[in-house]
Amino acid sequence: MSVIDSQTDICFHTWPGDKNKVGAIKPVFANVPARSSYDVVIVGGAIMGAATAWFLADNPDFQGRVLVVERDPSYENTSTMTTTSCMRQQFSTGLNVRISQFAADFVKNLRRHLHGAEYVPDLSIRSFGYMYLADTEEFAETLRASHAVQQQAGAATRLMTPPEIAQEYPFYALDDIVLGSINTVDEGFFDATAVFDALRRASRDRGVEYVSNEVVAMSCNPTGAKVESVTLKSGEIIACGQVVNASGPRADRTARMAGIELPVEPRKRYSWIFKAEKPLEVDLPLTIDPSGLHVRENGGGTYQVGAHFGPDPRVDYDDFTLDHSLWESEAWPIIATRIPQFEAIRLQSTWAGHYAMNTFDHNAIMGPHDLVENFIFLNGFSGHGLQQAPAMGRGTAEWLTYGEYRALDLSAFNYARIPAGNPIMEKAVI
Ligand SMILES: NCCCC(=O)O
Repeated sequence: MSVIDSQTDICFHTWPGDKNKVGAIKPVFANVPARSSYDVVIVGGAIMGAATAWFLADNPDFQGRVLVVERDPSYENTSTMTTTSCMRQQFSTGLNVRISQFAADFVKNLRRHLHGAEYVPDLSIRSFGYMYLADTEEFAETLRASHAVQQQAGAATRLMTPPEIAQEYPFYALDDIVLGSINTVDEGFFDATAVFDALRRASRDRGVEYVSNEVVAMSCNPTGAKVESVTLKSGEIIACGQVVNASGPRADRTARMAGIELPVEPRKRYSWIFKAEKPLEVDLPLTIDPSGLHVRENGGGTYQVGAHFGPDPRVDYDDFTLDHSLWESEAWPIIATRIPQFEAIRLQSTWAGHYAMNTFDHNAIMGPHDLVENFIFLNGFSGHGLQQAPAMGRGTAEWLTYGEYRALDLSAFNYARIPAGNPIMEKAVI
Protein backbone atom coordinates (compact mmCIF):
# COMPACT_ATOMS: atom_id res chain seq x y z
CA MET A 1 0.00 0.00 0.00
CA SER A 2 1.24 3.47 -0.65
CA VAL A 3 0.30 7.10 -0.28
CA ILE A 4 1.48 9.84 -2.60
CA ASP A 5 2.85 13.01 -1.06
CA SER A 6 1.43 15.67 -3.36
CA GLN A 7 4.35 18.03 -2.81
CA THR A 8 7.16 15.65 -3.58
CA ASP A 9 5.30 13.13 -5.71
CA ILE A 10 7.23 10.41 -3.93
CA CYS A 11 5.41 7.43 -2.55
CA PHE A 12 5.45 6.86 1.17
CA HIS A 13 5.29 3.17 1.69
CA THR A 14 3.18 1.73 4.40
CA TRP A 15 5.67 -1.00 5.12
CA PRO A 16 4.79 -3.55 7.75
CA GLY A 17 7.08 -2.05 10.32
CA ASP A 18 6.05 1.50 9.61
CA LYS A 19 4.25 3.19 12.45
CA ASN A 20 2.66 5.49 9.89
CA LYS A 21 1.03 2.67 8.09
CA VAL A 22 -2.48 3.39 6.91
CA GLY A 23 -3.55 -0.01 5.75
CA ALA A 24 -2.52 -3.56 5.06
CA ILE A 25 -3.06 -5.96 2.24
CA LYS A 26 -6.13 -7.91 3.18
CA PRO A 27 -6.07 -11.68 2.94
CA VAL A 28 -8.54 -12.40 0.17
CA PHE A 29 -7.56 -15.93 -0.78
CA ALA A 30 -9.47 -19.14 -0.34
CA ASN A 31 -7.74 -21.69 1.85
CA VAL A 32 -8.40 -24.82 -0.14
CA PRO A 33 -7.75 -25.26 -3.88
CA ALA A 34 -10.74 -25.77 -6.13
CA ARG A 35 -9.09 -28.77 -7.82
CA SER A 36 -6.96 -31.72 -6.87
CA SER A 37 -4.56 -31.36 -9.79
CA TYR A 38 -2.75 -28.44 -11.47
CA ASP A 39 -0.29 -28.16 -14.31
CA VAL A 40 1.87 -25.76 -12.31
CA VAL A 41 1.99 -25.32 -8.54
CA ILE A 42 3.91 -22.23 -7.43
CA VAL A 43 5.14 -22.42 -3.84
CA GLY A 44 5.14 -18.81 -2.65
CA GLY A 45 2.91 -15.96 -3.78
CA ALA A 46 5.14 -12.93 -3.24
CA ILE A 47 6.63 -10.96 -6.14
CA MET A 48 8.43 -13.86 -7.85
CA GLY A 49 5.47 -16.21 -7.68
CA ALA A 50 3.07 -13.47 -8.78
CA ALA A 51 5.28 -12.46 -11.73
CA THR A 52 5.58 -16.05 -12.89
CA ALA A 53 1.84 -16.57 -12.52
CA TRP A 54 1.15 -13.45 -14.61
CA PHE A 55 3.51 -14.36 -17.45
CA LEU A 56 2.08 -17.89 -17.57
CA ALA A 57 -1.48 -16.62 -17.61
CA ASP A 58 -0.57 -14.10 -20.31
CA ASN A 59 0.98 -16.64 -22.66
CA PRO A 60 -1.46 -18.01 -25.25
CA ASP A 61 0.82 -21.02 -25.71
CA PHE A 62 0.32 -22.01 -22.08
CA GLN A 63 -3.04 -23.65 -21.58
CA GLY A 64 -2.52 -25.15 -18.13
CA ARG A 65 -3.99 -24.51 -14.73
CA VAL A 66 -1.90 -22.63 -12.18
CA LEU A 67 -2.11 -22.75 -8.38
CA VAL A 68 -0.17 -20.32 -6.18
CA VAL A 69 0.18 -21.38 -2.55
CA GLU A 70 1.01 -18.50 -0.18
CA ARG A 71 1.50 -19.23 3.50
CA ASP A 72 0.81 -15.64 4.66
CA PRO A 73 -1.35 -13.52 2.36
CA SER A 74 -0.72 -10.46 4.54
CA TYR A 75 2.85 -10.75 3.14
CA GLU A 76 3.95 -8.97 6.29
CA ASN A 77 7.42 -10.45 6.58
CA THR A 78 8.12 -11.25 2.95
CA SER A 79 11.23 -9.91 1.30
CA THR A 80 8.85 -8.27 -1.19
CA MET A 81 7.29 -6.09 1.51
CA THR A 82 10.32 -5.36 3.65
CA THR A 83 12.79 -4.13 1.01
CA THR A 84 13.87 -0.67 0.03
CA SER A 85 11.82 -0.84 -3.22
CA CYS A 86 14.50 0.32 -5.61
CA MET A 87 16.07 -0.80 -8.85
CA ARG A 88 19.55 -0.28 -10.25
CA GLN A 89 21.67 -1.19 -13.23
CA GLN A 90 24.93 -1.10 -11.30
CA PHE A 91 25.71 -4.81 -11.17
CA SER A 92 28.97 -6.61 -11.87
CA THR A 93 27.45 -9.07 -14.35
CA GLY A 94 25.99 -7.93 -17.69
CA LEU A 95 23.05 -10.29 -17.41
CA ASN A 96 21.92 -8.65 -14.16
CA VAL A 97 22.10 -5.24 -15.88
CA ARG A 98 19.84 -6.45 -18.69
CA ILE A 99 17.44 -8.02 -16.18
CA SER A 100 17.03 -4.63 -14.47
CA GLN A 101 16.65 -2.86 -17.81
CA PHE A 102 13.61 -5.02 -18.48
CA ALA A 103 12.33 -4.19 -15.00
CA ALA A 104 12.55 -0.47 -15.83
CA ASP A 105 10.61 -0.96 -19.04
CA PHE A 106 8.05 -3.13 -17.25
CA VAL A 107 7.45 -0.62 -14.46
CA LYS A 108 7.27 2.44 -16.72
CA ASN A 109 4.92 0.67 -19.11
CA LEU A 110 3.05 -1.47 -16.61
CA ARG A 111 -0.38 -0.79 -18.05
CA ARG A 112 0.75 -1.70 -21.56
CA HIS A 113 2.41 -4.88 -20.28
CA LEU A 114 -0.84 -5.73 -18.51
CA HIS A 115 -2.81 -4.99 -21.69
CA GLY A 116 -4.45 -1.76 -20.62
CA ALA A 117 -6.20 -2.98 -17.48
CA GLU A 118 -7.92 0.08 -16.03
CA TYR A 119 -6.88 -0.62 -12.46
CA VAL A 120 -3.15 -0.48 -13.32
CA PRO A 121 -1.62 2.83 -12.22
CA ASP A 122 0.79 4.91 -14.28
CA LEU A 123 4.14 4.45 -12.61
CA SER A 124 7.51 6.06 -13.02
CA ILE A 125 10.94 5.50 -11.56
CA ARG A 126 12.30 8.15 -9.23
CA SER A 127 15.73 8.04 -10.84
CA PHE A 128 17.91 9.54 -8.14
CA GLY A 129 20.40 6.76 -8.81
CA TYR A 130 22.58 4.64 -6.56
CA MET A 131 25.81 6.32 -5.43
CA TYR A 132 28.51 3.78 -4.66
CA LEU A 133 31.33 5.37 -2.66
CA ALA A 134 34.77 3.72 -2.65
CA ASP A 135 37.24 4.51 0.12
CA THR A 136 40.00 2.19 -1.11
CA GLU A 137 41.80 1.88 -4.43
CA GLU A 138 40.84 -1.80 -4.43
CA PHE A 139 37.11 -1.05 -4.30
CA ALA A 140 37.57 1.78 -6.81
CA GLU A 141 39.05 -0.79 -9.19
CA THR A 142 35.98 -3.00 -8.65
CA LEU A 143 33.75 -0.04 -9.51
CA ARG A 144 35.80 0.64 -12.65
CA ALA A 145 35.52 -2.99 -13.76
CA SER A 146 31.76 -3.00 -13.10
CA HIS A 147 31.44 0.31 -14.94
CA ALA A 148 32.92 -1.30 -18.05
CA VAL A 149 30.45 -4.20 -17.78
CA GLN A 150 27.53 -1.81 -17.29
CA GLN A 151 28.52 0.39 -20.22
CA GLN A 152 28.83 -2.66 -22.43
CA ALA A 153 25.25 -3.55 -21.45
CA GLY A 154 24.01 -0.02 -22.23
CA ALA A 155 23.75 1.40 -18.70
CA ALA A 156 24.43 5.10 -18.17
CA THR A 157 26.76 4.69 -15.19
CA ARG A 158 29.21 7.54 -14.51
CA LEU A 159 32.39 7.31 -12.48
CA MET A 160 32.94 10.46 -10.41
CA THR A 161 36.00 11.88 -8.70
CA PRO A 162 35.48 13.37 -5.23
CA PRO A 163 35.49 16.98 -6.58
CA GLU A 164 32.89 15.99 -9.17
CA ILE A 165 30.74 14.38 -6.47
CA ALA A 166 31.10 17.49 -4.27
CA GLN A 167 29.97 19.69 -7.13
CA GLU A 168 26.70 17.80 -7.70
CA TYR A 169 26.11 16.48 -4.18
CA PRO A 170 27.66 19.05 -1.82
CA PHE A 171 26.20 17.45 1.31
CA TYR A 172 28.56 14.44 1.43
CA ALA A 173 31.70 14.38 3.57
CA LEU A 174 34.24 12.97 1.12
CA ASP A 175 37.64 13.15 2.84
CA ASP A 176 38.09 9.36 2.74
CA ILE A 177 36.52 8.80 -0.72
CA VAL A 178 38.60 7.99 -3.80
CA LEU A 179 35.83 7.32 -6.34
CA GLY A 180 32.06 7.34 -6.77
CA SER A 181 29.82 5.59 -9.25
CA ILE A 182 26.27 6.60 -10.10
CA ASN A 183 23.61 6.04 -12.76
CA THR A 184 20.61 8.33 -12.82
CA VAL A 185 18.80 6.65 -15.70
CA ASP A 186 16.17 4.14 -14.61
CA GLU A 187 17.84 3.67 -11.25
CA GLY A 188 16.15 4.59 -7.98
CA PHE A 189 12.78 4.19 -6.27
CA PHE A 190 9.75 2.53 -7.81
CA ASP A 191 6.41 1.62 -6.28
CA ALA A 192 6.95 -2.11 -6.05
CA THR A 193 3.79 -2.62 -4.03
CA ALA A 194 1.71 -1.21 -6.88
CA VAL A 195 3.46 -3.55 -9.32
CA PHE A 196 2.90 -6.49 -6.99
CA ASP A 197 -0.80 -5.66 -6.52
CA ALA A 198 -1.29 -5.36 -10.28
CA LEU A 199 0.46 -8.66 -11.03
CA ARG A 200 -1.66 -10.55 -8.54
CA ARG A 201 -4.89 -9.03 -9.73
CA ALA A 202 -4.06 -9.47 -13.41
CA SER A 203 -3.07 -13.11 -12.96
CA ARG A 204 -6.17 -13.87 -10.92
CA ASP A 205 -8.33 -12.20 -13.55
CA ARG A 206 -6.85 -14.68 -16.04
CA GLY A 207 -7.65 -17.71 -13.98
CA VAL A 208 -4.67 -18.22 -11.71
CA GLU A 209 -5.83 -19.56 -8.35
CA TYR A 210 -4.18 -18.27 -5.15
CA VAL A 211 -4.74 -20.06 -1.87
CA SER A 212 -3.79 -19.13 1.65
CA ASN A 213 -2.12 -22.34 2.71
CA GLU A 214 1.32 -23.89 3.03
CA VAL A 215 3.13 -26.65 1.16
CA VAL A 216 4.46 -28.91 3.91
CA ALA A 217 5.57 -31.97 1.93
CA MET A 218 6.16 -33.28 -1.59
CA SER A 219 5.81 -36.76 -2.96
CA CYS A 220 8.14 -37.97 -5.72
CA ASN A 221 7.87 -40.88 -8.12
CA PRO A 222 9.78 -44.09 -7.27
CA THR A 223 13.00 -42.93 -8.99
CA GLY A 224 12.86 -39.53 -7.30
CA ALA A 225 13.04 -37.83 -10.70
CA LYS A 226 9.62 -36.16 -10.58
CA VAL A 227 7.52 -34.41 -7.96
CA GLU A 228 4.08 -35.98 -8.31
CA SER A 229 2.18 -34.05 -5.65
CA VAL A 230 2.43 -31.46 -2.92
CA THR A 231 0.77 -31.80 0.46
CA LEU A 232 -0.86 -28.73 1.97
CA LYS A 233 -0.87 -27.87 5.66
CA SER A 234 -4.63 -28.35 5.65
CA GLY A 235 -4.11 -31.96 4.51
CA GLU A 236 -5.06 -31.88 0.82
CA ILE A 237 -2.76 -33.66 -1.62
CA ILE A 238 -2.50 -31.78 -4.90
CA ALA A 239 -1.10 -33.43 -8.02
CA CYS A 240 1.24 -31.23 -10.05
CA GLY A 241 2.76 -31.25 -13.51
CA GLN A 242 5.53 -28.87 -12.52
CA VAL A 243 6.36 -27.20 -9.23
CA VAL A 244 8.04 -23.78 -8.86
CA ASN A 245 10.01 -22.94 -5.74
CA ALA A 246 9.26 -19.25 -5.22
CA SER A 247 9.49 -19.39 -1.46
CA GLY A 248 12.06 -16.64 -0.87
CA PRO A 249 14.12 -17.04 2.29
CA ARG A 250 12.40 -20.41 2.94
CA ALA A 251 13.65 -21.79 -0.37
CA ASP A 252 15.99 -24.41 1.10
CA ARG A 253 13.16 -25.81 3.19
CA THR A 254 10.95 -26.13 0.12
CA ALA A 255 13.77 -27.74 -1.89
CA ARG A 256 14.43 -30.28 0.86
CA MET A 257 10.85 -31.54 0.45
CA ALA A 258 11.95 -32.78 -2.98
CA GLY A 259 15.21 -34.17 -1.64
CA ILE A 260 17.27 -31.22 -2.96
CA GLU A 261 19.92 -29.25 -1.10
CA LEU A 262 19.90 -25.55 -1.98
CA PRO A 263 22.52 -23.01 -0.77
CA VAL A 264 19.98 -20.31 0.12
CA GLU A 265 19.42 -19.08 3.65
CA PRO A 266 17.58 -16.29 5.48
CA ARG A 267 19.84 -13.38 6.51
CA LYS A 268 18.44 -10.55 8.60
CA ARG A 269 18.51 -6.96 7.33
CA TYR A 270 17.37 -3.89 9.27
CA SER A 271 15.57 -0.88 7.85
CA TRP A 272 14.94 2.51 9.41
CA ILE A 273 13.08 5.63 8.31
CA PHE A 274 14.11 8.97 9.77
CA LYS A 275 12.98 12.54 9.29
CA ALA A 276 15.67 15.17 8.88
CA GLU A 277 15.38 18.49 10.68
CA LYS A 278 16.92 20.10 7.60
CA PRO A 279 16.18 17.97 4.52
CA LEU A 280 18.63 18.00 1.64
CA GLU A 281 18.02 20.40 -1.23
CA VAL A 282 18.17 17.62 -3.80
CA ASP A 283 17.08 13.99 -3.83
CA LEU A 284 19.52 11.79 -2.00
CA PRO A 285 20.73 8.95 -4.25
CA LEU A 286 20.59 5.53 -2.67
CA THR A 287 24.05 5.99 -1.22
CA ILE A 288 26.13 2.91 -0.47
CA ASP A 289 28.57 3.97 2.21
CA PRO A 290 31.87 2.03 2.28
CA SER A 291 30.64 0.55 5.60
CA GLY A 292 27.91 -1.24 3.61
CA LEU A 293 25.02 0.83 5.01
CA HIS A 294 22.76 2.40 2.41
CA VAL A 295 20.46 5.41 2.75
CA ARG A 296 18.09 6.94 0.21
CA GLU A 297 15.51 9.62 -0.42
CA ASN A 298 12.08 8.68 0.86
CA GLY A 299 10.13 11.89 0.25
CA GLY A 300 8.77 14.62 2.50
CA GLY A 301 12.07 15.13 4.33
CA THR A 302 12.32 11.45 5.27
CA TYR A 303 15.06 8.99 4.38
CA GLN A 304 15.23 5.20 4.38
CA VAL A 305 18.24 3.28 5.63
CA GLY A 306 19.20 -0.38 5.20
CA ALA A 307 22.05 -2.26 6.81
CA HIS A 308 23.36 -5.13 8.86
CA PHE A 309 26.40 -4.96 11.10
CA GLY A 310 29.07 -7.47 12.04
CA PRO A 311 28.66 -11.23 11.52
CA ASP A 312 25.89 -12.21 9.13
CA PRO A 313 24.62 -15.60 10.25
CA ARG A 314 21.72 -17.63 8.97
CA VAL A 315 18.67 -16.79 11.07
CA ASP A 316 15.48 -18.66 11.81
CA TYR A 317 12.74 -18.30 9.17
CA ASP A 318 10.54 -16.50 11.68
CA ASP A 319 13.18 -14.37 13.38
CA PHE A 320 12.30 -10.73 12.73
CA THR A 321 13.28 -9.49 16.17
CA LEU A 322 14.72 -5.99 16.33
CA ASP A 323 17.86 -4.80 18.05
CA HIS A 324 16.86 -1.26 18.93
CA SER A 325 20.37 -0.34 20.04
CA LEU A 326 21.72 -0.59 16.49
CA TRP A 327 20.32 2.73 15.34
CA GLU A 328 22.23 4.84 17.86
CA SER A 329 25.29 2.64 18.18
CA GLU A 330 25.87 1.82 14.50
CA ALA A 331 23.59 3.28 11.85
CA TRP A 332 23.13 6.92 12.75
CA PRO A 333 26.86 7.59 13.43
CA ILE A 334 27.71 6.32 9.94
CA ILE A 335 24.98 8.44 8.35
CA ALA A 336 25.81 11.63 10.27
CA THR A 337 29.52 11.21 9.46
CA ARG A 338 28.86 10.81 5.74
CA ILE A 339 26.13 13.50 5.60
CA PRO A 340 26.70 15.98 8.45
CA GLN A 341 23.34 17.63 7.73
CA PHE A 342 21.80 14.48 9.21
CA GLU A 343 23.13 15.17 12.69
CA ALA A 344 19.64 16.43 13.57
CA ILE A 345 17.05 13.80 12.75
CA ARG A 346 14.10 11.99 14.30
CA LEU A 347 13.74 8.25 13.92
CA GLN A 348 10.28 7.32 12.66
CA SER A 349 10.21 3.57 12.21
CA THR A 350 12.27 0.40 12.22
CA TRP A 351 11.74 -3.10 10.90
CA ALA A 352 13.65 -6.23 10.01
CA GLY A 353 13.36 -8.34 6.88
CA HIS A 354 15.21 -11.25 5.31
CA TYR A 355 17.42 -11.61 2.28
CA ALA A 356 17.15 -14.99 0.54
CA MET A 357 20.93 -15.20 0.40
CA ASN A 358 22.54 -17.48 -2.15
CA THR A 359 25.68 -18.41 -0.26
CA PHE A 360 27.26 -19.98 -3.37
CA ASP A 361 27.56 -16.91 -5.63
CA HIS A 362 24.97 -14.26 -4.57
CA ASN A 363 23.02 -14.71 -7.78
CA ALA A 364 19.70 -16.12 -8.87
CA ILE A 365 19.19 -19.88 -9.12
CA MET A 366 16.66 -20.66 -11.85
CA GLY A 367 15.29 -23.34 -14.09
CA PRO A 368 14.96 -27.08 -13.45
CA HIS A 369 16.89 -29.31 -11.12
CA ASP A 370 19.19 -31.63 -13.06
CA LEU A 371 17.63 -34.81 -11.59
CA VAL A 372 14.19 -33.75 -10.36
CA GLU A 373 13.25 -32.32 -13.72
CA ASN A 374 9.85 -30.83 -12.91
CA PHE A 375 11.18 -28.95 -9.86
CA ILE A 376 11.85 -25.39 -11.04
CA PHE A 377 13.99 -23.00 -8.99
CA LEU A 378 13.27 -19.29 -8.64
CA ASN A 379 15.55 -18.63 -5.73
CA GLY A 380 18.57 -17.00 -4.14
CA PHE A 381 18.05 -13.39 -5.18
CA SER A 382 20.26 -12.16 -2.33
CA GLY A 383 18.50 -8.83 -1.79
CA HIS A 384 18.03 -7.72 -5.39
CA GLY A 385 15.04 -9.87 -6.27
CA LEU A 386 12.30 -7.28 -6.32
CA GLN A 387 13.77 -5.51 -9.36
CA GLN A 388 14.48 -8.85 -11.04
CA ALA A 389 10.94 -10.20 -10.73
CA PRO A 390 9.66 -9.12 -14.18
CA ALA A 391 12.52 -10.74 -16.10
CA MET A 392 12.71 -13.79 -13.85
CA GLY A 393 8.95 -14.34 -13.87
CA ARG A 394 8.87 -14.00 -17.66
CA GLY A 395 11.82 -16.38 -18.02
CA THR A 396 10.35 -18.97 -15.66
CA ALA A 397 7.03 -18.86 -17.51
CA GLU A 398 8.92 -19.40 -20.78
CA TRP A 399 10.74 -22.36 -19.31
CA LEU A 400 7.50 -23.88 -18.02
CA THR A 401 5.85 -23.39 -21.42
CA TYR A 402 8.62 -24.13 -23.92
CA GLY A 403 11.41 -25.78 -21.95
CA GLU A 404 13.72 -22.90 -22.95
CA TYR A 405 14.27 -19.19 -22.34
CA ARG A 406 13.25 -16.94 -25.23
CA ALA A 407 13.24 -13.18 -24.50
CA LEU A 408 16.46 -13.25 -22.45
CA ASP A 409 18.74 -16.24 -22.01
CA LEU A 410 18.80 -16.92 -18.26
CA SER A 411 20.41 -20.35 -18.51
CA ALA A 412 23.58 -19.04 -16.81
CA PHE A 413 21.56 -19.11 -13.59
CA ASN A 414 20.88 -22.84 -13.78
CA TYR A 415 21.15 -25.04 -10.72
CA ALA A 416 23.75 -27.28 -12.37
CA ARG A 417 26.47 -24.67 -11.79
CA ILE A 418 26.27 -25.39 -8.05
CA PRO A 419 27.21 -29.11 -8.00
CA ALA A 420 29.67 -28.36 -10.83
CA GLY A 421 31.37 -25.72 -8.66
CA ASN A 422 31.07 -22.96 -11.29
CA PRO A 423 29.94 -19.77 -9.52
CA ILE A 424 28.91 -16.64 -11.45
CA MET A 425 29.65 -14.25 -8.63
CA GLU A 426 27.61 -11.05 -8.32
CA LYS A 427 29.90 -8.64 -6.49
CA ALA A 428 27.39 -5.82 -6.11
CA VAL A 429 25.24 -7.17 -3.29
CA ILE A 430 24.17 -4.48 -0.87
N1 LIG B 1 18.86 -4.73 -1.20
C1 LIG B 1 19.11 -3.33 -1.25
C2 LIG B 1 18.35 -2.61 -2.32
C3 LIG B 1 18.07 -3.31 -3.57
C4 LIG B 1 19.27 -3.58 -4.39
O1 LIG B 1 20.03 -4.50 -4.07
O2 LIG B 1 19.46 -2.90 -5.39
